[in-house]
Amino acid sequence: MILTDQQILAEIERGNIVIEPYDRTCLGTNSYDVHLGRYLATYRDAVLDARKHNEIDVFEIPEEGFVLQPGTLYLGVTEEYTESHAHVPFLEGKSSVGRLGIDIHATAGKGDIGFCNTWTLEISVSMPVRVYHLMPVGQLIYFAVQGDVETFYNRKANAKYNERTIKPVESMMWKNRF
Ligand SMILES: O=c1ccn([C@H]2C[C@H](O)[C@@H](COP(=O)(O)OP(=O)(O)OP(=O)(O)O)O2)c(=O)[nH]1
Repeated sequence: MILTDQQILAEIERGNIVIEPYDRTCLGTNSYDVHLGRYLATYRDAVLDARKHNEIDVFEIPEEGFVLQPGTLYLGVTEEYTESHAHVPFLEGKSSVGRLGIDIHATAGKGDIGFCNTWTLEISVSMPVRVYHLMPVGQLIYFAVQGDVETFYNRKANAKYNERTIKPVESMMWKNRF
């Protein structure tokens, strides 16, 4: 079950959902619109290695925007810091963003119950497109779950993306042993 606008509001009141900054006008019928944060990043090396720590270069989106190019993976970040303590949050693209040829994640944008952070975006584009800090970039939807949670993401010892940040975070796959 996906939470409706009324239910999202009720869960915000209860403290189960946190969205900062929050703007009532960003609440849709059953989603909340999130915005592109100030920073983008690209990987330093042209060839990534899934076993290694691939470093990124982080830069600010200038006032006049920044033109994303096809063939490059950009990491972005949501302006919004979010917490979800009882529902599974999903970060989805927006149709208007998709229609500009912008994908905001390479995988399903599934979050975990207990995830407390900004969201890193895995951005790729079909054609050059100029993007701006604070443009609407995605929407959060919240799923009700069945059953109790044993380990919330923010209490998971080996969770990779718990450290609070306003910048995109590179893949921490290197922490997996394989
Ligand atoms: O597009 C996304 C999708 C998820 N997340 C956040 C929310 C999620 O709770 C967390 C971890 O995601 P996931 O569990 O898919 O990543 P993992 O590689 O399995 O990391 P971990 O081992 O820490 O679970 O990353 C993002 O920032 N961006």
